[in-house]
Amino acid sequence: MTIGKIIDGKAFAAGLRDKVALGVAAFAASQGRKPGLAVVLVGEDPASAVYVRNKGKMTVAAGMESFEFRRPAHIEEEELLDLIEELNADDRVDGILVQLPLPAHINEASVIAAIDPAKDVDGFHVVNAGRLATGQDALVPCTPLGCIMLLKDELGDLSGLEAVVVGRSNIVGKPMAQLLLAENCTVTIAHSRTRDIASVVHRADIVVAAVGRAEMVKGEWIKPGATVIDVGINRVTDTEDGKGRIVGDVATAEALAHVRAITPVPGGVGPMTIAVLLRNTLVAAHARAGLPAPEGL
Ligand SMILES: Nc1nc(=O)c2c([nH]1)NC[C@@H]1CN(c3ccc(C(=O)N[C@@H](CCC(=O)O)C(=O)O)cc3)C=[N+]21
Repeated sequence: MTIGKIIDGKAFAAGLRDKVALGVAAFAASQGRKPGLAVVLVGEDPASAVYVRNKGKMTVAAGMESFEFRRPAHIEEEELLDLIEELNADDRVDGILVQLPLPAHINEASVIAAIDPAKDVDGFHVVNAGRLATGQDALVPCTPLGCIMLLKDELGDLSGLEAVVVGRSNIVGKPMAQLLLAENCTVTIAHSRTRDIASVVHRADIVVAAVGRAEMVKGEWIKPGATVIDVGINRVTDTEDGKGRIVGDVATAEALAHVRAITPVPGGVGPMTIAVLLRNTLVAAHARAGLPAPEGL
């Protein structure tokens, strides 16, 4: 039995961050200021705090300005909207990321709607979602764009390929489907109500799993030679030391015997998400400065 390739997302992301850093240096030289990314974290979720710290470190490592805002979980929506207004008006800030999920008493859609679409480096604003869906220039959600980069690196032209996205979230599934469509794939979105999901997935040359359920996609679901992108990050607590481990949405060990290539978890899509966030911040900085889009990113 042959074994598929494990796609090194961590290495690809490091290469992308290096390219972004070159673009950042050129931007700073011509504009007399660094691109700036503001990250807003509401509440004390330890996992979220770790992500935010990593983002801050990598932002600075790429030569950009990092602004971090921590607010207590009980903050009122009004106050959060005021902060976003300030960041919209701040010329040092090219990108605004409000870490999700937000506490239940805050309306996420209202918060996202308050972000200037030109600074919406998550690509979550309806203006950017609509631009993506209609084939116009948009800020594109980081995780799906990172997945497309890995797929094109592995497969080259994606035209005509059968792609199945498992999961229909606004932040991954839907924009992923739009990006695959823009690459001329035949796209299916499968989800919790899909009948006979195994056979739907079995049609796919490209499988993108983004459901948030540990190892839900089984090895036998995968068509021989398919390429699998695993977006899931699920903490499971089945280890003896009680520390737990992180697994994806795909049963990777099983799938390896079927795939052409697959992304691991960790070390696959996760690092790409942060690298694309930096890329999007540089893209937003260029657009806001009236410069053409940075090349080769
Ligand atoms: N507005 C918003 N935008 C986001 O992009 C966003 C968010 N909210 N909320 C939380 C999720 C989560 N997220 C991750 C980013 C990188 C890794 C990552 O780099 N993971 C590594 C390490 C995993 C580990 O060991 O913890 C890996 O997969 O190899 C994971 C998760 C971005 N998110």
